Amino acid sequence: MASAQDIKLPAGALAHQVSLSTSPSAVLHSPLSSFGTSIPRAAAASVSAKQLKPFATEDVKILLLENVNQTGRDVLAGQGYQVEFLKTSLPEDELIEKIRDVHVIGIRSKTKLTARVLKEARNLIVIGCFCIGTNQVDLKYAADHGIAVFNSPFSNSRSVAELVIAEIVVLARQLGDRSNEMHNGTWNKVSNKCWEIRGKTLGIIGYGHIGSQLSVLAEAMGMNVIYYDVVNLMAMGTTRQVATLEDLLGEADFVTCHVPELPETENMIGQKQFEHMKTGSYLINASRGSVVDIPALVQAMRSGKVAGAALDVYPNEPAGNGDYFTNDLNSWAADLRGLKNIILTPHIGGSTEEAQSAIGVEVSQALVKYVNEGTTQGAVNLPEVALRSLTMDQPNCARVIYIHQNIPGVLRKVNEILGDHNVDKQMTDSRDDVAYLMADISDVDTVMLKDLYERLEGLSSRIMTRILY
Ligand SMILES: NC(=O)C1=CN([C@@H]2O[C@H](COP(=O)(O)OP(=O)(O)OC[C@H]3O[C@@H](n4cnc5c(N)ncnc54)[C@H](O)[C@@H]3O)[C@@H](O)[C@H]2O)C=CC1
Ligand SMILES: O=C(O)C(=O)COP(=O)(O)O
Repeated sequence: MASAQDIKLPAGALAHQVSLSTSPSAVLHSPLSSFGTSIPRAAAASVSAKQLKPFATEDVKILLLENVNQTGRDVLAGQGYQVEFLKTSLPEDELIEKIRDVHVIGIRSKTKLTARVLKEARNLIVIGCFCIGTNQVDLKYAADHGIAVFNSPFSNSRSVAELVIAEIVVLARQLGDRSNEMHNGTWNKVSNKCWEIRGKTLGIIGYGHIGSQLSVLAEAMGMNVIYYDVVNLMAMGTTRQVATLEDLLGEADFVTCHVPELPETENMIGQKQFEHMKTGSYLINASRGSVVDIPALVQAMRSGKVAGAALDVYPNEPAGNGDYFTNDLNSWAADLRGLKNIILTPHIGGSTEEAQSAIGVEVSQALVKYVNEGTTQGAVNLPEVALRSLTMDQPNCARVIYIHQNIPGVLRKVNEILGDHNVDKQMTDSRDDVAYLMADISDVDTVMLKDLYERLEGLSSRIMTRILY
C-alpha cells in the first residue's frame, strides 16, 4: 500500500458524495483512485438526487494554526487539499468563524478546541494536534461527534529532556543571573551556592516518554534518579520508583514535572509540596502551566526554600511571538520576573528543528490516512481501526465508514443494510461510548451507494457516515 505521503490524489478524482449527475462508472471508476476523501457532514446531509456534484480533492479545506512546520504543510498541500496556514493561534471568536468552514484543523498546544468551539465546526471530521499534549481539545465532545483527534506521542520528547538537562546545570550554577549581570556590565565571580550536579538527586514526577528519556541523560551525568508515577513502571538504568510524591519531594535536590494536564495534576505542586521539598532544592516545570501553583512557588523562592526554578509553561500563554508576558495575562508575571535564579522560557520545550519537522510529517500523514482512507490508527479519542487499502484497480467498490453510538443492536442493523452488497472486508471496534465500523463493499453503483448512505444516516445510533470511493 502506498504510504499516505505517496497517495497523490488528482483534482476531481475523488468523489465525496454520491453523484447522480455523473454516470456511475465515471464516479466509481475514477482514473486512479479507489478512494475518495470524506463526505463532509454538511455536504453529506445535503445529498439530494439530481443536484449532486462530485467532491474534488481541492474541496478538502484545512486550517493550520500556530506555525505548523513546513514538512506538515507540504504533505497536506501535496494531496491537493486547500491549506490555510496561520502563524499564531486565534482568539475564540475568530476561531469559531474559521472553523465553521473546514474539514480538518491542525493546532499545537495553544489553541483551545472546547465544546463551544467544536459545536460550530459543522464540517470538521478530524483534528491534528501537532504536539504531544491533547489537553487543549475536548476529546470526549470530539469523539461523541465523530471527530477524530491525532497527535504526535513522542517526537519532541527528546527535545524536552535535553532542555531540562540544560536547565539543571544552569540553575545549579546560577548561569542565568551571571549572564544577566554581564549583560548589564557587572563582573560577579562567585562560587557560593553553586554546585556540580554529579551525585545530586533528580526527582522526576511522571515517568513517561519525557521522564524516562530524561532519566537516562541525567544518570549519564552522574545524577541519582528517582521518580514518582501513578503507574508502576520499569526503571531505566539504576533509577528507582518511589511510592509517594512526598517521598520524592523529601529526597530530591532537583524536582521536575512531566505529567499531563489532568484534573488530578492541577496545582500538584503547591504550598504543601514546597514544604516537603529540601531547603535549597530546585523546581522545573516543562509540562503544563496548571501543574504548579505559581504564587506558592514565588513564596517558596522568596523564603529561600527553593533555590531556583525553570518554567517553560504557564496557565495563560500569549497567542503569538511578540506578544507581551505581563500581569494582564497572569497576575504574578511581574513577581516571577523579579526573582533571582529563575529561568523563564516561552514554551519552547518541544521547539527544535528536529522535533517540529518530525511532528509535521507524522501528524499530517495520520490526517491524510484518516481523510483518504478512514484509518484511525493512532487516534487518541476513537477506537483504532484500519483495513488494508482498497485495490486501486477494482471497479465499483467503496469503503463505508460508520461512526456510531456504542449501544446494543447497532451491528445487526448495519449489517442488514450492508448485507445487500458484497462485503469484502469489515472491521469494527469501540472505545467508551463510540464505535467505529469500516467495511469495503464491491459491485455497487452510485444509486446503491446513495441508498445505503441514506439508510445508515437514518439509524438512530448514527454519529457520522462517510463513504469513500
Ligand atoms: N514544554 C513543552 O514544550 C512540552 C510539554 N509536554 C508536556 O509534557 C507532558 C508529559 O509528556 P510525556 O512524557 O510525553 O507524557 P507521557 O504520557 O508519556 O507520560 C506522562 C506520565 O505521567 C504519569 N502521570 C499521569 N498522572 C499522574 C499523576 N497524577 N501523578 C504522577 N504521574 C502521573 C503517567 O502515568 C505517565 O507515565 C505532556 O502531557 C505535555 O503536557 C510535552 C511535550 C513538549
Ligand atoms: O507537545 C506538547 O505537548 C507541547 O507542549 C509542545 O507544544 P507546542 O507544539 O510547542 O505548542
